[in-house]
Amino acid sequence: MTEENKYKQVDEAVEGYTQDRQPGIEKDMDPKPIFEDENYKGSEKLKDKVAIITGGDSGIGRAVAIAYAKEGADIVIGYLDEHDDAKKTKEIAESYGAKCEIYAFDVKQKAECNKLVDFTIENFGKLNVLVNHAGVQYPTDEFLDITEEKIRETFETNIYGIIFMSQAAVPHLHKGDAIINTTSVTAYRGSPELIDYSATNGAITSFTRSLSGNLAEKGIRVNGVAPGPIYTPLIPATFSAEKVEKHGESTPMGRRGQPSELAPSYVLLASNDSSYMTGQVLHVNGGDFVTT
Ligand SMILES: NC(=O)C1=CN([C@@H]2O[C@H](COP(=O)(O)OP(=O)(O)OC[C@H]3O[C@@H](n4cnc5c(N)ncnc54)[C@H](O)[C@@H]3O)[C@@H](O)[C@H]2O)C=CC1
Ligand SMILES: CC(=O)C(C)=O
Repeated sequence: MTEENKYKQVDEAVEGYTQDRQPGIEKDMDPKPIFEDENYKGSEKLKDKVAIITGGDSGIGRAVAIAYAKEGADIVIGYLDEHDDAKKTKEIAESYGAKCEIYAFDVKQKAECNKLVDFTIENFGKLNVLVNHAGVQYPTDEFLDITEEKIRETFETNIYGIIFMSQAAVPHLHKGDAIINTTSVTAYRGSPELIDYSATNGAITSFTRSLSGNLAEKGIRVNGVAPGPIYTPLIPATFSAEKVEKHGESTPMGRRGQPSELAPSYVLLASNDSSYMTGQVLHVNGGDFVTT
């Protein structure tokens, strides 16, 4: 079966369902997301590199961890509390010869971000790539119903966390190393029911551009990826059953994306293949044109 047919088949098999906690659990999703393209062969693009991937236990982060393992990187996966998902990702990454450690932490807490980086240095002796991918969203139909608690939680997780992780990582990064931030198509086209969330993604894009300028002289590149609607635990954990079923339908390609379709962009931005790119965002969104 071609990759495109495989993606369509999973897309069509998704019926409306929800999960009752955030972060969602990949193990409980049915059908399962496609987190690996079996035809993707690594070519040592990340050989001898050590990467931290926050939110790397599941969804897009899991697909990135597996692609990095195939490319020769060793990996530390930071995640909140989805231990079974994290163990499974570690197992798959190790099957490709990577060393992989998993680390439960709260990205909202600066001290815990520092400890994750310390843990990485203690176990691997260095850090070359930071993928800031952990995030939450709380869809709310009415603007006035967005609670102060959820606004704080969304900003603290999605943007404070990226700043804390980057501050912890930068002292260990050198010429040729990279930071990659996950933002969202919602940063560019807005989202009426994800107002606070899309604002955090706007902040992530601006942070990416600003930090890239700050670190350019040191040869550390900072780029982003802006996914469109992707089938991950975040979706059934936060959207209604009807939205889960229809997710991605309105994109020009007419379907949701799969995590495996995102991973090559994160490989590109981590590797020397993007040596002349910094401050940029790659748009992997099923064909929506956005103003970059
Ligand atoms: N799935 C989608 O359609 C899209 C997702 N994104 C972005 O992707 C990221 C979410 O990843 P997905 O792969 O979709 O879903 P996911 O549910 O697999 O990942 C969410 C991750 O965030 C981590 N996380 C949440 N709160 C945390 C905390 N306080 N401390 C540490 N880790 C925490 C979870 O452990 C989990 O690994 C977010 O940054 C989101 O903005 C962006 C655009 C579209
Ligand atoms: C969650 C999110 O950012 C989309 C585009 O669905």
